[in-house]
Amino acid sequence: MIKQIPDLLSGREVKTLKALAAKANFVDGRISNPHSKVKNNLHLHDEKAWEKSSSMLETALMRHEDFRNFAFPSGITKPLITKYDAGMRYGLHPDSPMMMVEGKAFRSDLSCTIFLNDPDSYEGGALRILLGDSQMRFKGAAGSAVVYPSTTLHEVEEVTEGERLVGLCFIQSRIPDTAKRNLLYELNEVAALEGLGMSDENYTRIQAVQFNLSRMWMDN
Ligand SMILES: O=C(O)CCC(=O)C(=O)O
Ligand SMILES: [Fe+2]
Repeated sequence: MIKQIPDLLSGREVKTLKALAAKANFVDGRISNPHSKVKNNLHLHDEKAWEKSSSMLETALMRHEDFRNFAFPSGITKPLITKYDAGMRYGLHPDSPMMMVEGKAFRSDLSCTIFLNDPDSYEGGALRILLGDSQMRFKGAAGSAVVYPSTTLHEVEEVTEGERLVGLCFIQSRIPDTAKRNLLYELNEVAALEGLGMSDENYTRIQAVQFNLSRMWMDN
């Protein structure tokens, strides 16, 4: 399951993040993945701008109820502003399963792209996610995000004009298994939507199922 969050950032936050990026230094994105044959983008490389932008992006994700309900996050990598100029792309790849975050191993269960510039301001640059032999393509409005399983094969199509600016991060979920995570998300959503209309007895029984599946499936 893939989750789109249309209203992750306010217009003001988008403006601040774009202004930070406009003044900051960027380097070849292969810095974090030197052996990649398909990666061709630019990573923000500016300590101060990274501190400020990552904290804004992480705060925006963690305050958003849809994100928390969908991802069951136990941790997020420090979001990184990434830029694709004309001619750049990130060819088809799976995301690395393990990352080091502050000296600790971190498992990537979900990946997240936060769109920072207006989709009409650049040509190409859609995020394409393969689902078996079909696909989904995303080129979201500024301030929106898409969260998808890190297990998928995905790519960023070539930007042919303009600049694609995004925030990227990976999420470790308390429910590593995608199928279980999606089932509990669905159950919790339906219980939240329909619970008020249920008899007290049935609501209590549904709650027991929600809580006990959480106990069974969640890591700390
Ligand atoms: O730029 C994006 O939307 C996705 C980048 C990506 O797939 C990655 O950093 O692993
Ligand atoms: Fe990726």
